[in-house]
Amino acid sequence: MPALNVPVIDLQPWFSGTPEGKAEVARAVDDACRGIGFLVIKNHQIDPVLIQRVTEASNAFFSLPLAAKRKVDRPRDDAVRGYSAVGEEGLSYSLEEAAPGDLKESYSIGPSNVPDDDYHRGPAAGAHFEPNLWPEEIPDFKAAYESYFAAMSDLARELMRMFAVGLGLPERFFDDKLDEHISMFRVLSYPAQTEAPQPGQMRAGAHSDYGSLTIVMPDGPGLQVFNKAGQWVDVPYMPGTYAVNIGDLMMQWTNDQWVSTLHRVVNPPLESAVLNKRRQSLVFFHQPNYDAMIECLPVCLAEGEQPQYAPISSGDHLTAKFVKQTTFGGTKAAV
Ligand SMILES: O=C(O)CCC(=O)C(=O)O
Ligand SMILES: [Fe+2]
Repeated sequence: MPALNVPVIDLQPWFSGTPEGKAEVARAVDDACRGIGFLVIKNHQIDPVLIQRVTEASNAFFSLPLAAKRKVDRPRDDAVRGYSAVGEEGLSYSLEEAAPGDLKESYSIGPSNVPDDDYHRGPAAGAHFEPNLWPEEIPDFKAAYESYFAAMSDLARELMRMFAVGLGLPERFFDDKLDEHISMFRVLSYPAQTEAPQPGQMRAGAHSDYGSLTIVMPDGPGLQVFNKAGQWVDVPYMPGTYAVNIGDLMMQWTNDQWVSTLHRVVNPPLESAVLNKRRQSLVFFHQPNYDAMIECLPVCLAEGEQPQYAPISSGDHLTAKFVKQTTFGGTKAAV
C-alpha cells in the first residue's frame, strides 16, 4: 500500500553518522519516493539565519516598483535568470494543458563563479551556465542568494547520498554526477489576490518538476500533491522544515520505481484577510551535471526486465522540457 500522505522525516540520525541511523533515514526516504514522491524534512542543518537573509532580500526585491524589477527581466526563453512577472509562466503548460498563467512572480539564479573554460562556456554547455543577473537596489541580495545556492547544493548532495543508500547503491554513487550541477534557485512570490482568478488559474498550476530533486521552503500552506489514490492532499506545512520532492529525471533514472508526482499551489480564500496574503517560497531545483547520463540504474531492473527509457544526458533532458513548454505555452517557459 503506497503512502497516501507526505511523511515527515527527521534527518538527525543521518547527520549523526552511525550506520544504523543512516540506514534508517535512507529506508524512510526510499519509502517516501516510491509511495508519494514527496517528503518533509526536519533537522536539515541549514542555518535559519541564512534562510532569513534570503527571505528578507526577496521581500525587498518583490516590493520594488515593476519598472525596477523589469531592469533584471528574464533575458530569453531558454535562459531562466532574473525576474518573471505575474502571469508570464504557467507550470501546467508542460502537461500540454491550456490554462491561464500562474498567479506568481519569480526571481531565478543558476550557478555563480563559473570558470571561463570550454566545459562551461563551449557549445555543449548551452544556456546551462548563463550568467546571473543582480538587482542593484538591494545590497545583500547577491551575497545572500549565492550563499543560499551553495547551502542548497550541499543539502542536495546529501539527499542524493540518502537516495543512493535507499536504492542499494554505494553512498557516493551520485557524487561525480553532481559536481558541476546545473541547478536553479528561484524565489516565488504569490501576491495576495484582489480579484477572483480566472477558471483554472492558480498560484501554481498542476505540474511535476523536471530534475533530480526539489527543495522547497514555503512561508505558509497551499502546496498540494496528487497521491496514488487520486486525491489532492496538503503537504504538511511546518515552519522551519523543507518539502522535498523528486522530479521526472529521478523517476526516469529509477525506471519509474520512484514517482515524480503532480503538485500545485492553490489559491487562498479571497474573502479571508488572514489567509489571503502574499506567499513566498524558496525553491531549489537540483539538476545533475549536463553531461551526466541518465540511464536506468541496474538496481532498479528486475531479472529479464527492460529499461523503459533510452539513455539521455541531464542537459538534454532539461532542454527537452523547456522546448515542450515554450512550444505549447506560447509564452515564457516556466521551470
Ligand atoms: O511554491 C511552492 O510551494 C512550490 C512551487 C513549485 O512547485 C514549483 O515552482 O515547481
Ligand atoms: Fe514544482
